Amino acid sequence: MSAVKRIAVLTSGGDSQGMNAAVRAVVRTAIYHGIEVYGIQRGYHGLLNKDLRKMDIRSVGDIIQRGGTILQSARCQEFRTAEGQQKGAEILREFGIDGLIVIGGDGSYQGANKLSKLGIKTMGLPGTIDNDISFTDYTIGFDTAVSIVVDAVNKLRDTMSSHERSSVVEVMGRHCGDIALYAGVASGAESILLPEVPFNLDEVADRMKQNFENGKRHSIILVAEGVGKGDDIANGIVERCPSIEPRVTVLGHIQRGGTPTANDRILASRLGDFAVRRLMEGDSGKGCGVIKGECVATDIDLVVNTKKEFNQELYDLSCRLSQ
Ligand SMILES: Nc1ncnc2c1ncn2[C@@H]1O[C@H](COP(=O)(O)OP(=O)(O)OP(=O)(O)O)[C@@H](O)[C@H]1O
Ligand SMILES: O=P(O)(O)OC[C@H]1O[C@](O)(CO)[C@@H](O)[C@@H]1O
Ligand SMILES: [Mg+2]
Repeated sequence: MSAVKRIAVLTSGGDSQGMNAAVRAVVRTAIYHGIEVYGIQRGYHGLLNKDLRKMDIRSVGDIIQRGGTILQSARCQEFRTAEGQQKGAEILREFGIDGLIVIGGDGSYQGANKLSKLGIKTMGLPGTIDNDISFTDYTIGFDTAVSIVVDAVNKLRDTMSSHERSSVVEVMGRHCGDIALYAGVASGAESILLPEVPFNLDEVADRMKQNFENGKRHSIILVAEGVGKGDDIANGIVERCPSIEPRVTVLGHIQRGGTPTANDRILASRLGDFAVRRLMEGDSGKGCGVIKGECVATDIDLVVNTKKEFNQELYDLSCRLSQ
């Protein structure tokens, strides 16, 4: 006997590759167990505008391989207010929805936590390229975003080597440098600049100069947007070492598009299914994640109030290998 009979799912905040696979898993697991499921368009904005529709097995066909989100996404100011959250909870009750699954980043989790405190049975799924949610090893979309950056750096390396140039690559991540860190290790970047680690531009410029003197034919600096603009970093390097002429590439929203990797699809499928089964068992107010291969559900209040642990081991490794 399921604790929920009619649930809803929404995607919120910046979209991420694999959100569709998560929506598919939620819808299909719910229907498999005889639970009605509604899709809410445009995140909390759609909720406040009662923009929801019943989903069926076919409405999530042919989407597992697609980037973006068929439910669309939004950033919604009104939902940040207590009145907006109250209205959202009332609308869910009006439609007889007894469980909500929110797929989004840290901000979306804050919203889910508020709804949970208003008595709505809510589960969060970590859908963001930023990998900035705690109590999960990875977020849905992160693996794809990192692969996109690595692919771009591979291409930049070719042309930088031909011309013996250096490249400054700005990647996403306002408060979390994981995209830069993981892509930096995977692409063999010479320097990785992150919001979590203070850096000294004199040392960065010196290292680049030294690298060229030691016979390197290129140099890659990955900059997380949270530490500043790629252009400013490049200008700072030229001021310190005019012989270096870095070229700047801002990858921007390219990082949020395209087909999700197999890892992201599997993560999304496992977590979508897990969240529905937890709701059925009577659980709620949780953020779902995968830790060391296992699906886990953690009190969402704890999730939103715990900063994601920085991977110091990976950062130290990048310093040892980037000589
Ligand atoms: N403190 C909060 N209380 C209630 N709702 C919130 C809060 N913070 C964010 N939200 C809601 O969640 C939406 C998405 O949040 P945000 O813009 O931070 O993106 P996100 O979910 O962190 O995704 P990403 O960082 O990957 O783009 C906001 O537009 C807002 O509607
Ligand atoms: O252009 P938007 O949608 O405001 O989003 C940009 C931000 O969203 C994120 O991509 C996460 O989705 C951040 O890394 C980035 O700073
Ligand atoms: Mg966020």
